[in-house]
Amino acid sequence: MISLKDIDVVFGRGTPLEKRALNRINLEIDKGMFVTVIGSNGAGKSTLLGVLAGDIVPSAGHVVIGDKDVTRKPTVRRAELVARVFQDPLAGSCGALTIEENLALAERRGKRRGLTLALNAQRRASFRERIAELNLGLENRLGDRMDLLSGGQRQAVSLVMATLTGSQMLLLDEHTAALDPGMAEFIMGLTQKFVSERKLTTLMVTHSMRQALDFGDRTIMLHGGEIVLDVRGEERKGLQIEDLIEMFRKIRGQTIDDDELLIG
Ligand SMILES: Nc1ncnc2c1ncn2[C@@H]1O[C@H](COP(=O)(O)OP(=O)(O)OP(=O)(O)O)[C@@H](O)[C@H]1O
Repeated sequence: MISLKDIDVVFGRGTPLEKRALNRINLEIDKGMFVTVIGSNGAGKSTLLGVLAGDIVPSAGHVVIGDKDVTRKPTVRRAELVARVFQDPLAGSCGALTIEENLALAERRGKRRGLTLALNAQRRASFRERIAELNLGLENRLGDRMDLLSGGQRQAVSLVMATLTGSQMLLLDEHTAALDPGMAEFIMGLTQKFVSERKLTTLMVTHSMRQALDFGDRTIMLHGGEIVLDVRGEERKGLQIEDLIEMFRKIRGQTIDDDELLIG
C-alpha cells in the first residue's frame, strides 16, 4: 500500500512567486494497482510523482510506502522502493555508457555497497536475457553506447532498467509522449507486460485520454493541485473519453483546451 496523507507542496513560499502545486492530497494506492494520472498543464502531476520519488519534499503531510514513512527520505535512499521513467528518453540513462553499463548501474541503484560496473559472465547473461525480452535485437548490441539508440529503443531499455532492482513502485512521467505513435504503442505494450508480470504498483502520468482509460485499473484527474476525479472498477469501465471531458467540465466549470488534454 502507498499512502499520501494531507500532502501540500508550496514552491517559493513567502515570495511573490509562491505557488501551491499540491493542496491537501490524500491518496491510497493498493499494492499492484496501476493508476493513470491526467490533468491539464500545471495541474501538479509531475509534482505528485516527484513527491513519491523523493526529489520534492512536501511542505506538509506524509508519504508512506509499504510500512515505511519515507517523507524525508531523499531520492537515492528510496531508489530500492521506487523506479521512474521520464518523458525525455535521454533523461533516464547515460548516453556515454554502453547498454550493459547502464543496466549494471541500474541494478546497483539504492544498494549500499557502491557502484560497480564489473560485468561477469553471469551478469552479462542475465542482462542479455532481459534485453532479449524486448524483441528489438538489442541483446546483440549490449556493448553499444546508449546514445546510438533511437528514442524508443532507449525508452525500452529504460523500462528494463526501472524493473531491475525489484522496486515495488514504478513511476511513469509521460514516458511515451516524445515517441512516434507506433513506438508509443510498443512501449505501452511493454509497460503493460512488465507491470502485470512483476505486479508493480504503478502511477503513469499521461496527456492522452485514450491511454488513461485503456491502461491501468484506476484513473485520477488533478486540477489546481487537487484530485478532482478518482474512478475505478465498473464506473471506470463504462467511461468514454467524452465522459471524462464532460466530467472535467462539470467539476471545474470551464471549457477544455484540446492542447491541454489530448483526445487520442
Ligand atoms: N520547482 C518549481 N518551482 C516553482 N514552481 C514550480 C516548480 N515545479 C513546479 N512548479 C509549479 O507548480 C505547478 C505544478 O507543476 P507540475 O509540473 O507538477 O504540473 P504538471 O501537471 O506536471 O504539468 P505539465 O502537464 O505541464 O507537465 C505549476 O504551476 C508549476 O509552474
